[in-house]
Amino acid sequence: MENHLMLQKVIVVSVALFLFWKIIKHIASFLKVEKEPLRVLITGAAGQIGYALAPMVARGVMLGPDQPIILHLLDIQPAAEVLNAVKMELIDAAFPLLQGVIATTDVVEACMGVNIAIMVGGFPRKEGMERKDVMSKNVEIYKAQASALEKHAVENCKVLVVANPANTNALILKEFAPSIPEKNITCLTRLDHNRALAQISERLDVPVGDVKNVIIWGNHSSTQYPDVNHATVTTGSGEKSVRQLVADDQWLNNEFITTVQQRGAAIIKARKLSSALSAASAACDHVHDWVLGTPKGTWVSMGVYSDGSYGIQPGLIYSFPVTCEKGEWSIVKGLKIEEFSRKKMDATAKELMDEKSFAYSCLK
Ligand SMILES: NC(=O)C1=CN([C@@H]2O[C@H](COP(=O)(O)OP(=O)(O)OC[C@H]3O[C@@H](n4cnc5c(N)ncnc54)[C@H](O)[C@@H]3O)[C@@H](O)[C@H]2O)C=CC1
Ligand SMILES: O=C([O-])CC(=O)C(=O)O
Repeated sequence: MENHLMLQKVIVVSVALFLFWKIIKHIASFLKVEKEPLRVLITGAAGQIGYALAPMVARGVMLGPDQPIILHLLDIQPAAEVLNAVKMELIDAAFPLLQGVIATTDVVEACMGVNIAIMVGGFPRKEGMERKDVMSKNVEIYKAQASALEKHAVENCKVLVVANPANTNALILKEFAPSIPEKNITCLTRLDHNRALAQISERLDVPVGDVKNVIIWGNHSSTQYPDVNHATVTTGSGEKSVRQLVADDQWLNNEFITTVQQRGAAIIKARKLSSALSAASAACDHVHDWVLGTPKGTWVSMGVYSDGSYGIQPGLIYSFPVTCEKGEWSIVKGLKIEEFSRKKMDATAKELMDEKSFAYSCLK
C-alpha cells in the first residue's frame, strides 16, 4: 500500500515538473520573439550597386528572413541628396525586417557599431579603363575608411570589399586596420564564381543550381583563373564532372575562361555602366554563406588573406575555394593542381603582387 502511494506521488511530481518546464519554455520563446538587429554598413550607397544592394539586405536576402537589420548608408557630400532619397525609398518600401536607416556622409557615424561592412564606395571603372587606372583614387579612400572601421565598428565586424581593385583595396584596408582580425577582411569574387556557374549551366542546358564547385583563383580582374577541374553537376544518376559532361577541353580551356574573365568589361560595353544587380546579388551570396554556412559538399570562391595554401604567398588577398561554418571560412585544401592551372594561378598572383607595390607607391 505504502509503495503504491509512493509511486503515485512520484508520478504526480514528475507530471507537475514536466508541465512547469513546458510553461517556462513557452514563456521564454514568447519573450524571445526577435533576434537582435544587426547593423550593416553599405559605403557608396548612393551609387548603382548600393541602390540594388540596400533593398536586398533589408528584405533578408543577405542575413536570412528572421534577421532584423539596421542599415548604415555612407556616401560623400556631393551625393548627399541622392543618399537621402535612397533612405526615403527604403522607408517607403516598409520592409518588415528594417528597424532603422542611418544615411550619412560622416564616416565615423557610418561605422559606429556596425557588425557587417560592405565597402562599395569608390571610383568605378569606365569603358576602356583597366582596374589599375582607378587604383590610385581608391587606395587613399580605403586607407581612411580602415581606421574609421577599426575604431568604431564592433570588434568582430566582418568586412566585404566590393569596390575595385577589390583584392588590393581589401589588402590596404587590412594593413591600415591592424586590430581587425585578418580573417574578417575579404573581397568579392563571388560574382565571377556565379558567372562561371552560369556559363556552364548555359552550355549544358542544366539548372544553374545543379552546378557547383567551380573555383575563381586570384585577382578580381582579367587575370583571374576560373577553374572547372573539380566542378560537378548534380544529375538524376548522381554527381558528374563538368569536364566529362562538357566534353570539349578546347572550349573549357579557352573561350569559357576568357568569357568569365571579360564578363565585367562586356557588361560595361553594353550598358555603359558596370554590373550592378549581379554584383549586389553576389555580395549577398558572399555574406550569406560566410555568416550562415555553405551547404555540405559545396564550396564557394572568396578573396581572403593567403595563408600560403597552394603556394600562394602570404601577404596577398587572393581568391580561393572556401567552405564556411559558424561564421568562419576555411580554404579547401588538397585539391590536385595540374600544370595548366598552376601557370594561371601564378600569373594572377604575380599581378596581385604588382598591384600591391603600385598601391603602396600611390599612398601619400
Ligand atoms: N568586385 C566586384 O565583383 C565588382 C566591383 N565593382 C566595383 O564596385 C564599385 C562601385 O560600383 P558602382 O556602384 O557601380 O559605382 P557608382 O559610381 O555608381 O557608386 C559609387 C559610389 O561611391 C561613392 N563614393 C565615392 N567615394 C566615396 C567615399 N570616399 N566614401 C563613400 N562613398 C564614396 C560615390 O559617390 C558613388 O555614389 C566600383 O569600384 C566598381 O568598379 C563593380 C562590380 C563588380
Ligand atoms: O569590371 C568592372 O569594373 C566591374 C566589375 O568589377 C565586374 O563587373 O566584374
